[in-house]
Amino acid sequence: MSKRSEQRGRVTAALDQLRRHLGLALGAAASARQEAEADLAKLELERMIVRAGIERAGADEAIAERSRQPGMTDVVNWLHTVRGQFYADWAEGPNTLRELVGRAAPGAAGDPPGHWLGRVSTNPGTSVPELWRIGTSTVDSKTTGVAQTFDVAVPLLDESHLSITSAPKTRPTVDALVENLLMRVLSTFEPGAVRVHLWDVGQLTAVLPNLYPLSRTGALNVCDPTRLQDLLDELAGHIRRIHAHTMQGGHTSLRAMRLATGKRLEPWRIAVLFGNGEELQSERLRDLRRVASSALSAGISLILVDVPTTLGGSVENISLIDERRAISSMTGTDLVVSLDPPLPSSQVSMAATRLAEALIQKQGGPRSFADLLPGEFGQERSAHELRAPVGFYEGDPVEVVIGDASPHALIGGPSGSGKTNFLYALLGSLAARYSPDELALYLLDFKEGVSFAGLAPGRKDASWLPHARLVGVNVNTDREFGLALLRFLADELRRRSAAAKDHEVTNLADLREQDPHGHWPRIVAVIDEFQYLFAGRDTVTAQATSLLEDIARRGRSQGIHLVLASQDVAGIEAFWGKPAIFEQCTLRIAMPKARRVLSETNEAAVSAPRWHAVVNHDSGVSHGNQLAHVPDASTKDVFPKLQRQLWERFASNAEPRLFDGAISPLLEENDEFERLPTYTRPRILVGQTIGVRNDAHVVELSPTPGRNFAVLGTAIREALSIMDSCARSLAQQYVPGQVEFLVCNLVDRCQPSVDELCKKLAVEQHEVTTIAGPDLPGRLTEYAEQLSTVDKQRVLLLYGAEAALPALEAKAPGVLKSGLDHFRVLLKQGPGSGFHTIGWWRAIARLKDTLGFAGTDDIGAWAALDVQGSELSPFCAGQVVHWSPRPGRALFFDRTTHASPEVLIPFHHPDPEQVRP
Ligand SMILES: Nc1ncnc2c1ncn2[C@@H]1O[C@H](COP(=O)(O)OP(=O)(O)OP(=O)(O)O)[C@@H](O)[C@H]1O
Repeated sequence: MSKRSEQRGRVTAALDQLRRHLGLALGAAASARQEAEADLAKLELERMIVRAGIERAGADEAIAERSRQPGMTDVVNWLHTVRGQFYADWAEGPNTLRELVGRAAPGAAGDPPGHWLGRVSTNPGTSVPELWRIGTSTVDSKTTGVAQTFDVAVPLLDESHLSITSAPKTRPTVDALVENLLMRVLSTFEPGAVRVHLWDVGQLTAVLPNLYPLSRTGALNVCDPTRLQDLLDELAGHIRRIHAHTMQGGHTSLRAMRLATGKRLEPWRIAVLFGNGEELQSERLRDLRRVASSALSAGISLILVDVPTTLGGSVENISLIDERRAISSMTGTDLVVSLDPPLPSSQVSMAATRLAEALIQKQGGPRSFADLLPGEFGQERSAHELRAPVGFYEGDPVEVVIGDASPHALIGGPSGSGKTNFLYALLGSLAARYSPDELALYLLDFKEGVSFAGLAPGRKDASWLPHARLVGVNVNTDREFGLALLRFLADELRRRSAAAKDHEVTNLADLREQDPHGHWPRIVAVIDEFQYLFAGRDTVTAQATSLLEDIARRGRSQGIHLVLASQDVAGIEAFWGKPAIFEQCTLRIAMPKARRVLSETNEAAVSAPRWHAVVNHDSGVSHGNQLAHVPDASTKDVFPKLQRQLWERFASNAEPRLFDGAISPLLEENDEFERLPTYTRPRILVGQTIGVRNDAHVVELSPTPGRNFAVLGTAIREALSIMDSCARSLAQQYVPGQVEFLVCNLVDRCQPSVDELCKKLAVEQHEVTTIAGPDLPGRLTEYAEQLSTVDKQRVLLLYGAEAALPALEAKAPGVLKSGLDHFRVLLKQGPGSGFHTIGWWRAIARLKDTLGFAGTDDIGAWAALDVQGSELSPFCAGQVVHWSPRPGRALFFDRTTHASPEVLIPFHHPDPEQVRP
């Protein structure tokens, strides 16, 4: 029992102890809680007082009630102490702010309007205020006893967007605020340095009317209320272009570029959007946000009025309280900003007029071709790109950039819209900036006419454009010449790729860096009316397409650029089925009324005024549009003057090759003709190649069976020309006595020409034996029989061979072989023994008769004139021959060197009727 009671006593004591402890703990918790509640009450009171403002707190019943509770006087006292301390420090605050705004908003950015309104600044934009004044703010004066007013200013250009929210009936105040800001900005810089775009969802005509005098110039653009998208597209276009430019220069923003170069390259742009408090359409909103997020680094700021949205990039806010007051994110919600009073409207409008006049005067009206040219020629480097102004918009140059992002150009416009003029403006502007070591031009015009001819030396003007390596004119029927140019470019592409590979680089800029002594200019190939290349379902079209695709795709990295010009629709239709080329032409230039050059929905060319062009580096999408007035580059002596200056400056550059499809070339001027004496094996020149070089088509008269040459067709002049150049080129390679020319002419009309040739050969002291028609069978028999004992080269020049056929076929009684049989022997075996025939057959059937069954191999090479392609296939290893005869051209085929025939141009030959013995 006692044990039990002892146990109970111990338990009770323990429980008492526990209770005591618990009691203590609970007591402590209660007092802690009381303390916490008191603190909370103090903090709540503090918050109420702060919210209401310390002065106004006394008047607030709820605050007064709380303040009277025990311990709460501390709060009020403490707040008064803090405030006192703050104001002791802050006493200097307004002064500091005033100084700061004074420094950050100098001149028109912060001074009273009387100091600047109506004056035209000369600041080119190299020093830029950071802040722009909008009003003042006043700190309560009760505490300090002094009126504590300071200036309030907001950041804008390069720094921040601005979002303004109106209150009921404050639209005039908002207008005044915006007008004030814009006038400060416009008056800070030289005219033209700032462009303002105004858009108001509700109205077209009455947006900031005082600024309207500026709308005569590019400084102010008022946008149609329904066309916000156009404005956003335009801004997006500027942003892309400016970013591309600044990044290329290694700068992160236009501002950074300006600081680095000390030059302002672009105007600032401010777009003011007046909304109505309602959300924009989601698409617009998305575009607006996109623009806002990258605009500042392109020098573009937005001022949004009642456009509810959150913008990317830095944004300051101003919210109006009433007609004079606002709060702003610059000053915080506690300080009220007294907005500056509106500028007197008559003074604003006068100032705007003055700025507009100064701008117009500065722009000097329409610019001329000379304004496209730099002060000093040839100073730019083309390692990364080619960049040159081609025109002006509102006095500012509009540039064309040919480089990585826009490697090839497509130019379109109806006839007479100024395409050719544009090309001249472009060529002049480029040639004046880049030396011939930096830029090489290949110019081809398929139009009839001579539009590029002046760039090569001519009769009237001996100068040439030193950058031009090739000028092709009147090539409308010689599509093969276009093909030759493309082949040349493709070869050059391969050469450059190989060099790049050797130097382990992938583009021109790096190649030039690795190979500083190499000659790697950027190549620009201009093809006017390029659609001719694709005219016809033939091999020329097929080859041109695949070559163009290759050049268009790979030319970008190797510095080979195409500029394709055409009348719009024809040119674009030429691209049907060839999207690869079209898509690579990211630079589009649309002359007024051009169709389909820009993207489907882009109407800019429709409304472009005369002598303007829409320059678009974004494949024709609207946001890439840049309208430019193109100066007159076609008036007499405008371009030639520049050409002469450049020619004098870079005179050492070789003259370009001129290919003029309307002129017959001269044998004596052919480069191959000059090289002839250096060859050991005899070769005949049959005509000029349609190629990039001034070369000739050549047939080597090797000592193998069948190495003879036939001219086919009835075109006398061309036939005589080919016979002539064959004979004269051979004569050039032999010393007198080495060769005997056997001349037999069976065409009466040709006699004077043949005599003339014989005279020329004789003058060169070559042995010339003329054979009269009736003697031919006999003489051929003699030569055939003497073949094994031949002591010198013999060349038979046979004119009108078909006429000899009856006589050759005739057999003398008792004789086994006819003259024809001997002739066939000569054709087959003669070449092996130094006897070659160069014959002209006017009828192809007669040639077949001459050769007999299976004898076509004995004509090793031929040139066909007015003969249809279908007749030629037996002489062309049976392949289908496409040839529509055309004057002044022949189709040429050499079995030993050709896979398929090629077109040749017979050298100049006088009209046989004009040749007098
Ligand atoms: N910017 C310009 N300023 C003044 N005159 C111009 C301008 N552009 C072109 N011209 C004139 O307009 C005429 C036609 O221009 P151009 O030859 O360049 O047009 P085009 O589009 O090439 O026409 P086409 O395809 O028929 O040759 C020329 O006489 C030229 O002098």
